[in-house]
Amino acid sequence: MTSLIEQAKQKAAYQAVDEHVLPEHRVIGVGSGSTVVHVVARLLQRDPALNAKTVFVPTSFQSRGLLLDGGLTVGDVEQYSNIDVTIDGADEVDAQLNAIKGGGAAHLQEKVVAEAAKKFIIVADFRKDSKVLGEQWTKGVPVEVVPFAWRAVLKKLQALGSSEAKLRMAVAKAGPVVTDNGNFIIDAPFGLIHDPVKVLRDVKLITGVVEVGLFCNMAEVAYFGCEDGSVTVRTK
Ligand SMILES: O=C[C@H](O)[C@H](O)[C@H](O)COP(=O)(O)O
Repeated sequence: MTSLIEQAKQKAAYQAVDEHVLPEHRVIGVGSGSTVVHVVARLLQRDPALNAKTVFVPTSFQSRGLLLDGGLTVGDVEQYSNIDVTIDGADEVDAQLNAIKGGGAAHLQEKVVAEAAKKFIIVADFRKDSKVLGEQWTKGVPVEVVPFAWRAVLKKLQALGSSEAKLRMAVAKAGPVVTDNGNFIIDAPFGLIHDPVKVLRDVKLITGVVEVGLFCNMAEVAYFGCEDGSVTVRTK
């Protein structure tokens, strides 16, 4: 099963890179997570002379490491605010290409790098493909919060209807997950999210919230690797 999923991730990632990273592109945004590992692998298969002329903008400690390990040149959005294309994974994608992101707590930097790009492309395996957000990804919408405000934000999220919202705890560390930006994450389930823009607005208006893992009306295309080895391409 694992290899089927890895194969699906790889197929989606390779096709997205092949179709959207063009020789004339000079600045490429690179998302985070396990599917993006395959994006970087494909980038490294390009002509080294092309990669040498290109700057790659990572979205986390993890993706920065992937790029540096591959010998690629990294930059940040402060230096490169016009990105040709950003390719990233997702935790779930709906029929309109709205996405839940932040399963790896990287959604703040991911959203900034996605918004700085002319094109934002999602790569995922078949498990992420939904009609409505909340169908497959039931852990909740990741919400990055400033640490001192977490209890206050949690109460507000509960008042908004996310009664199961909870602070994300670390696995190999006592206490909460601390993001690359020094913040905490609250995972806030909202059931089936038929109106993700409303949830995004409502949650983002809570003081203490830094960013919400709902990416609405951002992606141009999503590539889903399927169980049968094919790739489904969904455009807006
Ligand atoms: O914070 C993490 C990111 O939003 C990832 O892109 C997302 O969690 C998908 O990761 P994966 O490709 O490992 O499923």
